[in-house]
Amino acid sequence: MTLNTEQEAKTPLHRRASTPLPLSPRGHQPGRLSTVPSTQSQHPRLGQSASLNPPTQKPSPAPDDWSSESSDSEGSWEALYRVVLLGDPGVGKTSLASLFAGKQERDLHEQLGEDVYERTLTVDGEDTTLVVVDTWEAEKLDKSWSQESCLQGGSAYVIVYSIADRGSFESASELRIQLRRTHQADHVPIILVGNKADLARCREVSVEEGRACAVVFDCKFIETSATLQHNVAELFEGVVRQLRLRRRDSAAKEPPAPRRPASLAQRARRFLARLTARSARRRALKARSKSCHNLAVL
Ligand SMILES: Nc1nc2c(ncn2[C@@H]2O[C@H](COP(=O)(O)OP(=O)(O)OP(=O)(O)O)[C@@H](O)[C@H]2O)c(=O)[nH]1
Repeated sequence: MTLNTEQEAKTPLHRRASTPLPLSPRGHQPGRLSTVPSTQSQHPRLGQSASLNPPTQKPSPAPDDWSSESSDSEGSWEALYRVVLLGDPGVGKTSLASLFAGKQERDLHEQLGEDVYERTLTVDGEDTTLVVVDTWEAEKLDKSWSQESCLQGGSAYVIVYSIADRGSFESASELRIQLRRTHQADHVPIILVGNKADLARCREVSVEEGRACAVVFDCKFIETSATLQHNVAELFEGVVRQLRLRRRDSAAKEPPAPRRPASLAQRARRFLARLTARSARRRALKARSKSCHNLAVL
């Protein structure tokens, strides 16, 4: 995957990938902010691309590309999505967002107090622009309505906890419940992230607990370490894949057919279908527990 910065045609100045954007959605479709043309990346590469295995204690050297596949995106058009970071203070949201934006600019972000980061990722040969919003703590200090709007305005949500802080894990569950209230019918990707996976000796939340929580709350799960740049690329690539999968899934769903009074045979068929669905749901739950850590499948 190639990380590309982007410019809007009418923007006179060069805009860096980390340039903050206005918080209000700009797009026309629900969950999508807008589409913009992309240009070739000038951005520093993002770090470590790692597996789900526990990290080693040394950061690995940055790979050539933070991508599953590189492509020249010049002239292409890509989707732009708003990804909201949620979680307790100090769990590593800003660190993850800074890595997303480009680690070489991290100090600059901190100086400027920026909390919205934009970057174009090329995942599986297709460009997608993510706008990562790290305003949760600021919203909390503000009014509850602005927190509410934060919970409503995302195309995807990343709920972060620290594996070394059980309290933050419990908060993550509460956040998931809050999100369920605001996004009951939506197919919005939610990814539970156990950050600080490098702090093995201080671990208070096991991988199994994180995974079980994700299964119960029907979301994806990944452990990361911002410090070691472990699984950070996988996280944001996963967000892109989840957005695409859901977009395709909802596009494939046909509008409901007009309802006519059901015949006895139809009712019997529905009854049998419900029975089958129940056992399918049980099977799906089992499958989810096996796949919740796979961010490339629904
Ligand atoms: N060991 C370790 N420390 C981390 C990791 N990620 C972040 N930290 C540290 O945790 C502290 C808090 O990180 P932030 O990124 O500011 O956390 P935050 O969630 O944005 O916190 P708020 O800004 O208060 O919301 C900093 O000292 C980071 O260096 C990690 O993966 N491992």
